[in-house]
Amino acid sequence: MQSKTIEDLQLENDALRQRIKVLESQLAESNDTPLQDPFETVAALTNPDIRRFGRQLILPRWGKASQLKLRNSSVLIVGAGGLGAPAALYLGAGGIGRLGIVDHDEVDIGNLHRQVIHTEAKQGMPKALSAMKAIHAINSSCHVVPYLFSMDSSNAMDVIKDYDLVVDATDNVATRYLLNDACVLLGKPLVSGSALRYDGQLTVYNYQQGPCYRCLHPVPPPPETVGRCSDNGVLGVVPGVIGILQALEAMKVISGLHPGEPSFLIFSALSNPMFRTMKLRSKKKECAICGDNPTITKLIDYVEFCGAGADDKNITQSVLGPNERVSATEYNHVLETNRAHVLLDVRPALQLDICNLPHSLNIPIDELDKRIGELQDIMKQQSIEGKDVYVVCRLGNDSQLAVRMLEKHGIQGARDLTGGYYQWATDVDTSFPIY
Ligand SMILES: Nc1ncnc2c1ncn2[C@@H]1O[C@H](COP(=O)(O)OP(=O)(O)OP(=O)(O)O)[C@@H](O)[C@H]1O
Ligand SMILES: [Zn+2]
Repeated sequence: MQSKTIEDLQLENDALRQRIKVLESQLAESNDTPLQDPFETVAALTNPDIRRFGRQLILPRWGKASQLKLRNSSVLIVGAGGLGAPAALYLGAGGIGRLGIVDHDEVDIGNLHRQVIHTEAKQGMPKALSAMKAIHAINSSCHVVPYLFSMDSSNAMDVIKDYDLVVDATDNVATRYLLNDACVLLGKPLVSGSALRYDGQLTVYNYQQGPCYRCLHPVPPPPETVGRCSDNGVLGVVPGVIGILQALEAMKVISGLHPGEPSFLIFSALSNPMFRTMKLRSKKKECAICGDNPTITKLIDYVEFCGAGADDKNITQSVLGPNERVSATEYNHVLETNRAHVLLDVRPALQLDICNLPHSLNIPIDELDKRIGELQDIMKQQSIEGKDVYVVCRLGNDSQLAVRMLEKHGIQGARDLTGGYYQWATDVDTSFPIY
């Protein structure tokens, strides 16, 4: 990793100060400030508590004792997105005394189909603050602590040490290992969830003699094999289901109702049955962090370990050099001058329904090797050379890989549209949909 210069740090520092000012004014405007620490535990429920949680109090095996345990406990939710939104709502509504919410991101319209804790009016607001306001609207006595930064090796131990349990509601492998290791080192149970497309998973790690995440996954998967919601899509209800189950598992662990047997739950919305559970073995003796002779005794650099960072947005690959790429405006000039060319759209066919340029040829990148003949035929029929082939996708990542694939098939000189249709919609045709 390249180290930062003093000037870089100064600039970062100025930007952070600026940002803090904006956030402080948002908070002041919102008239809804976090309750100040320290968070006080209580010896008994109040009458308003008894009124509010009456339906839980009369539950066999729950009663006043479990509710009081919730009231005196603290849970840290990392990520206020698709999983964290429902988890935070139910944990806040259900009576957890102190709820920490960590998220560096801000609310975007594309979050709202699944991140139900946020609203249209909260666009642009830090998610942790928006979540705090939503929880306070349901339960004003919940002690919410928003953390408006990304959790990493420099801050994880310090934040997590003050909580009884951690809910991993993030979307990336680096944070998964980070939270796992911090929870093992601090002896905290970790309720971990994930959701992608129509499927989700749920496990409680590091609880009683159960395994940790590293016991099951000693090495991270290659970054290019990790699916992201922003690339693969996710049906909004799916993280909703898993996030609510994360809240449930957290409440069971805190109240002492969790059976403790380690298990792995798989949810597949399109299968029958939709839920399957597999038993897990106890922790592994040879695990690098929770085993008998741990080799990891403090947090490491998880971005380096996983080959990818916590921010899964705007991942822009630089596979091609500047001469192998054209801007959206340059491509528009090709259209305006009527130059004979092929525009190869390498997105999955389904996405053509959302938007497309009608003159484009669609061959999804996964099929490009076996369908290359279709492109070659058109080039031959219309006497088009490699340098007049332009490749486009949604954001300009796959299109670069596709240019390299074309070279392997002897089509030299093709170029991709930098920033894909996103840039096209921003720079050339603002009526073109962005998704
Ligand atoms: N290390 C981290 N620290 C704090 N928050 C994190 C960290 N890693 C991920 N998150 C947050 O976890 C949330 C995960 O939410 P979700 O999976 O629904 O995706 P998203 O990032 O909001 O949206 P999209 O994937 O569509 O861009 C995000 O709000 C993200 O900012
Ligand atoms: Zn382990």
